[in-house]
This record gives sequence, structure tokens and C-alpha cells, in this order.
Amino acid sequence: MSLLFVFRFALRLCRPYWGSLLLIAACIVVETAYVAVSPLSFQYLIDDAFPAKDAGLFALVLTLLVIGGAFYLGAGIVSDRRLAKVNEQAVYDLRAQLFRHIAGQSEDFHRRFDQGSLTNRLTSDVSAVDRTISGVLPRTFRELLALLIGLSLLFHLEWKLALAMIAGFVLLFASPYVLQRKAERSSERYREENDAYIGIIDEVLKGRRVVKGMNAAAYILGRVERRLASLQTAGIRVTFVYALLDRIPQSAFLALNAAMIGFGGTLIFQDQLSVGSFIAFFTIFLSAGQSVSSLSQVIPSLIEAGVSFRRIAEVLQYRSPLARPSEPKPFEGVREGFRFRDVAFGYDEHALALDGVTLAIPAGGMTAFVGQSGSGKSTALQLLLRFYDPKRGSIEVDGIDLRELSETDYRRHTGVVFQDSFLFNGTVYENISLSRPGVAESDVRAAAEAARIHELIERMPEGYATLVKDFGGNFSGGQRQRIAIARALIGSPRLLVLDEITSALDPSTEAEINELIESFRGERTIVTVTHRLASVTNADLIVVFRNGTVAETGTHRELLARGGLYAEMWEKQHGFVLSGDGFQAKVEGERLSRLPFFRGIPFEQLDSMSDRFVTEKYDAGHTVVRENDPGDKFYIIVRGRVSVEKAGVRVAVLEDGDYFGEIALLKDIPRTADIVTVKPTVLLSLRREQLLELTAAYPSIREVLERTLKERMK
Ligand SMILES: Nc1ncnc2c1ncn2[C@@H]1O[C@H](COP(=O)(O)OP(=O)(O)OP(=O)(O)O)[C@@H](O)[C@H]1O
Repeated sequence: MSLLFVFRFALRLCRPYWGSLLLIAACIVVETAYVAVSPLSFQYLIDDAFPAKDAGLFALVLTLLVIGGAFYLGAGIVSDRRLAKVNEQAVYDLRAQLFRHIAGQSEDFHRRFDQGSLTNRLTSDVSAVDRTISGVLPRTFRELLALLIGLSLLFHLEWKLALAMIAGFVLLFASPYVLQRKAERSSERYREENDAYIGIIDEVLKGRRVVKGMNAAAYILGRVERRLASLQTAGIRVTFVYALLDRIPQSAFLALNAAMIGFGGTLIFQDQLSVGSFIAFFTIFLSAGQSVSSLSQVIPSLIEAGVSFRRIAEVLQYRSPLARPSEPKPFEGVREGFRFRDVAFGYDEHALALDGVTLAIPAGGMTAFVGQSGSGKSTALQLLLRFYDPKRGSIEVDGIDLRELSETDYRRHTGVVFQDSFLFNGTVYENISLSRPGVAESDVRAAAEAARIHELIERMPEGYATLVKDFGGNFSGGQRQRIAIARALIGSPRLLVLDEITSALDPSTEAEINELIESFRGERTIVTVTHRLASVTNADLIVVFRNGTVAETGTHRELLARGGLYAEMWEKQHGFVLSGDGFQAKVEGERLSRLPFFRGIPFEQLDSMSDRFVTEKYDAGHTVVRENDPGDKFYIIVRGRVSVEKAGVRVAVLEDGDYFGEIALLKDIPRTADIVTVKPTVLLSLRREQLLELTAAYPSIREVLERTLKERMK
């Protein structure tokens, strides 16, 4: 079954080159026929020419052999050359088809095929196609043909011997047939292990700074070694099964060889076969046996190819669940605005990330999606970008469902900037003009000027030809974001979508980027996702998400006046002062008074407590607190995000204004969880000893603390 699939797949790939295929097939017929027929010369030489000393017949046989040899050589060269060309063309077509297909996929596709798996399919599996078309299939065709011609000749020479031989050949094929499923399974397993291994290499290379900075080499090595061990186990299994596939037919062939000599010898003794016929028979038998042995050797390669071909077909056959209208409507800009109507969406069957979201986004205004981590704001943005379609309800622009729009038009008029602006390893110019290759130089400059990065680029020795290296690693975070903004602005999109674009930047760069975004207002519809409320106080509309629903909407003032979730989040994020570079933070005494366990402590005492807090600044991936370590510090998150993890499983996410470790202020209790930063994070920490110094001066602090913490721990 899978062998047939390999032939069909390869033929489909080579179909555009059928003329060349026919020529290759004809050449192989000539080559094979010569190799198969030439042993017949022994019969004429040994039985007729040599006993009768017939020089004429001898010269004729020799001449035919030489002429046939010349044809054999010529046909071989022609078929090799054509085959090389057809193979490269077919593999080129396949690679291009795969890239075109992947480029047009939605996010669902990347959830189905992870990065390691895709990389492996695009490299190793495509190489298997290459090997199969250039080597395995022509060899199979050649050997099958040789076997067919050989068998016909053998029947012509001595049918009894030929019949006995066929019975032996069947045995030769039996073992590969029996082992085929097992070989396929072990090969599939090996590929999956390899996918995972490639995935981990990718992860290690991308996360190398975190690994080095965090001294996490031992942890990473442990993971790599576990992966390698699984890969090794799968490798041993697959190598052994394939060795068996090779060895069993070889051994069977040796046995058959002995049987042929025995049976043929008996026929000669009984005068039923001439010596010349026996030599010719045996030479053809050896050559046919060689073909059978070759065929049994290519079977493992065909099984391997079948697995690779299936993995490629899986990618090519994946159909995006995004709706594709037969007659897409044009999109020229946002005139009235967007409307979410009772939208529900889940990344999998079991849970909804958004449920019953109804909201209106005005055209030409700035709308901010805010909410706690996991509330659904980024999901809403991804639906707006049509990375996914809603499972229920609809999203409309100017009254037209996004699913009915031309996706190309929609994307052409949409600019997007993400938190981690991925820059490609090309020039700055190429990065900015990414969505419009060949755009006028003046447009690239205009976009860079609008993103206020033009002057900096001009000051670089290579200007716009400066190479972006290491995916943007040779630029600062702020510069990367400005290049990404310029890239989003190219072609003057009518919709600008910003997903947490300042969350990895220091406060002064964040302020500059926010000011920059402010300058775009009025020209286009802007939708921004942020968890930092201070950056969107001027937004025309703020949409507050909670657990996948819209909790409230309004302007900053309206929402504060309402005293709901937004007001609560605002209160939490307020009361900190942070230096422009983000290295010095301070919490106001009034802010401390809003922490439940400091409630009731006089402001004056809290002010002196606030001076004792120390600023700690970490990149993403830093373990601030380790489970079971002694607890000696209390922390407040000034900005950033941390993950609370128990035994490696995330149990909560804390953000700006949240705090942890308060029990440590009074008691030396071991930490109950790991706290790991997931974004660049600024913390304020207070050591227990410093608090104790303070409580010596103000005993009332200790009383309040003990009382409230006792209640919290109940
Ligand atoms: N790619 C994904 N696959 C599966 N679940 C996801 C995926 N992305 C988000 N989710 C889940 O969907 C829910 C909403 O997540 P979403 O990212 O939209 O929230 P958010 O408000 O933007 O949070 P954050 O500020 O942390 O990004 C969460 O429960 C999250 O775990």
C-alpha cells in the first residue's frame, strides 16, 4: 500500500516532465536488456562456437557484445543526465509548493505542526524525496525490468529450473513483506523523535542568552540528554529492523544458490541440460538473483520514503479552517468601524478563550483592549487580524463579515506590531519594505521618518543597507520596535494593530513609543492591547476583558468613575515612580497603605518604610524565588510579569501592582512555589531585617502586620 503511494506521489511530482521520464525509461530498458541478454552469449560460445572452433560465430557474438555495450553506455549517460535534471526540477517544485502552502496558512496550522516537526519535514523528508526520485525509484524500475527479462530467458532455457527458482524468490520477498509494518512504525517513531530533537535544538539556540545568563546549562543539558536518549532508543530499533530487512533476503539467496547448483547439476547428469545452457542459466540466474537482492534492499528505502512522503503530504493536504469566500469582497479602509457580535472562540474543543464578546471599535479612533493576564485581549486581537475565525458570532467591518473579505486586501490595509518584533536577517531597507517589496525608496524613508528612526538609520555607516543580524540582536529593543513600526506603516495601512508593543521596553523608551503612537491618531484606526493602563488613558475607547468576556467599556474617566474592574486595576498599577532607564523604582507611602496587610499603619511610617525597598530588575526567564528556599523578602511588581509555578506547572500569573512573599516579612517559612519572570520585570523588595528595624521604632507596624497576615493565612 505504502509502496504504491510512493510511486503515485513521485509520479505526480514528475508529471510536468513526462517527456523526460519516457526518455529515461527507454534508456533504462536498453541498459537492462543488454545486461540481461548478454549472458546468453555463453550458450552459443560454449555449446556451438568453442566445440566446433567456429571463428565466424565467435566473431559475430563478440561484435554483438561490443555494439550492445556501446548502446548500453550511451543510454546510461543520457538517462543519468536527464534524471539529474528531472529530479532537481521536481524537488525544486516541491520545496516551492511547500513554502507557498505554509505561507498561506493560519495559526491553526502552526498549532498542528510544531516548529521542529516542520523543519524536519522541510529538510530531511524533502531530502528523502530527492534520494527516492534520483536513486531508489530508477533502481527499482531497473531491477524489476532486469528480473522480468531474466525470468523470461530462464524459462526459455530450462522451465523446471526456472520454476524452482521462482519459488525461492518468493521466499526472498516474504521477509520484507512481513517486516514492513514494523519497519514503518519504527521509522515513524524515529522521525517523531527527530522532530522533537530538532525542536529542542531550535529552542536552545533561540534561548541561548537566557541559558547563559541564567546559568541554566545543566537544566538544558538534562533536557537535551533525555531527548537524545529517546532518539537513540528509536534509532537502535529502526537500524536493527532495517538490518534484518537486508540480511534475511541475502541469506535466503545464498541458500537458493546452493539449491540451483544442486538441481542444475542433477539435470546435467541426467542429460536433460547442456553445460552451455547451465552456465548461461546460472549466469542469468545470478544476475536475476542480484536484481531480487537489490529489490529486497530497496524495499527499506521505499518504506522510509513512504513515511517521508506521507509526512509531506500531511502538510500539503492541511486545509486552513479559515473561511475562503468564492467571491471575496474588496476592503479599502475602515469607514464606520468594527463590530464584534456575540463572538465565541476557543483554541481547542474544551475551553473558550472568548465567549459572548460584543463590542464596537470606532473608525479613526484609538481603542485599547486591557485586562488581566489570560482575560482574552490578545485572542480578540488575533481574531481581528483574522489569524483565526470565531467559532460563533461574527466580526464585521463597516457591516461586512471579515470572512467575506478578500484576505489579501485586508492584510494590505492592516499594519501590525507585536511585542517581540521579529526582524529578518536582511538589510534595514528590506525589513521596512517587507510587505511591499520593490516599494519606492521615498516610501521607505517616509515610514522610517514617521517611526522616528530615519535619522538614526542615516547616521549608520551603511544607512538603510545596514544588515540586521541575529534577528535584530544588533539593535536595541526600542530601535527594533521603531523599525517594526516603520514596517507596519509602509503602504499607509488604514488599520494599525499593536500587541503589547512596549512591554519589553524601559520606561523612557516606552514613553517615546507611546508618544509616537499618539502622533498617528486620527489618520487611521488603531487597536492596541496592553496591560499597562497608564499608556492608554487617552484612548477613545477602552475595552476591559475579564475571563473571555467584556467586563466594561468606556474612556479612562468613565471607567474610573464607574469604580469597577478597570478602576481596581488602575489603583493597583498606581503609586510607583520609575526612573527612565527602569533601574530605580520607588513606591509611594499611599500605595503601601492600600496593601491589605499594611492597612491602618500611619502614612508617615509607611513613607519611611518605602525608602527601604530595593529595586531589582530582571530579564524574562529569571527565577526570583525558588520553592523551599528560606523566605526572607517581600516583593511588589512595579512592572512586568511573573509566573507562579509549583513543580514546574504554572498556577498563577502576577503583573504590575501585584505582590508576593508577604509572609516572609514576619516568619522564616520556606517558599511554597517558584516565581519566574515571563517578561522583563522590575520589582521592589523589602527584607525582613529592614522591616524589623522599622518595627523596633514603630511597634504598631508589627501588630498590624501580625494581625492581618494571621487572617490571610487562615
Ligand atoms: N495559542 C494558544 N493555545 C491555547 N490556548 C491559548 C493560546 N493563546 C492563549 N490561550 C488561552 O486563551 C486564554 C486567553 O488568552 P489571551 O492570550 O487572549 O489572554 P490575554 O488577556 O491576552 O493574556 P496575556 O496578557 O497574558 O497575553 C488563556 O486562557 C490562554 O491560556
